[in-house]
Amino acid sequence: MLSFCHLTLGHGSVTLLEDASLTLERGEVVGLVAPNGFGKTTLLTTLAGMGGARARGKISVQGVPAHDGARLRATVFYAPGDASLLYPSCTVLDHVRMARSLWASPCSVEAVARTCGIDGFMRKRVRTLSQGMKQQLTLAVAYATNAPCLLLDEPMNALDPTNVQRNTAILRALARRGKTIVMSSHILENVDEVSDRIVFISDKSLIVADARSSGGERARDIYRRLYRNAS
Ligand SMILES: Nc1ncnc2c1ncn2[C@@H]1O[C@H](COP(=O)(O)OP(=O)(O)OP(=O)(O)O)[C@@H](O)[C@H]1O
Repeated sequence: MLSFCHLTLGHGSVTLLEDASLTLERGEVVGLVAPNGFGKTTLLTTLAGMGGARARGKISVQGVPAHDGARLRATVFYAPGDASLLYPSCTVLDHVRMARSLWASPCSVEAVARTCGIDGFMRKRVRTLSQGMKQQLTLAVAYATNAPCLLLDEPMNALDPTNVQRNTAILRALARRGKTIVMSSHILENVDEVSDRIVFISDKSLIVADARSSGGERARDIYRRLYRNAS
């Protein structure tokens, strides 16, 4: 479980989120949606205890408070959407092995590789991969950690439709196994498909929608309503 209470967040004099509270349950996938620059990455990195932003409020992941850096880092894994996690001169195999060993994870390298569809290029170095292949590898690293809570920043970016479907199925399967997952995205149809709830950042507040209620509003409709006047 991940929760934050009375969280105010920003950079310098710019406030992105004001007095926001939310609890995410085990086994839940939450989509995080907002226009560019509204603070999705800032929120995810703050929840991962990575610092860099001005933050006030109480955050805890699986009962571990955010100020307990070492224990928090053993609980939550943040995967950026820009391949910045990866080492250009290391191979795909190196990365999956490293994730397993640093996190003392029981996941097998072969199973992660097969499930993520990266088994065909395990010996390639990151600098020789396409953008989509790097994104697949970033997600494979996240899954290989077996962290209870995954914070995924635009995970479906650069993936082809087959890999979007593959990772949609993986995220749902991980949720069934009790993981808590937050995924920011601009691909609203996929957000509807993956998420149990969708959290929108609007006017420095969080608006929460139930993505599973039949007849409920779709992400695209809510997006149009909330951000009609956003520049
Ligand atoms: N290190 C930083 N120092 C100062 N301002 C920052 C820093 N990082 C981000 N910002 C600013 O904070 C705001 C929110 O940025 P953030 O990356 O969290 O948005 P986002 O919703 O993830 O955007 P996108 O959809 O484009 O990825 C932006 O105005 C950005 O310029």
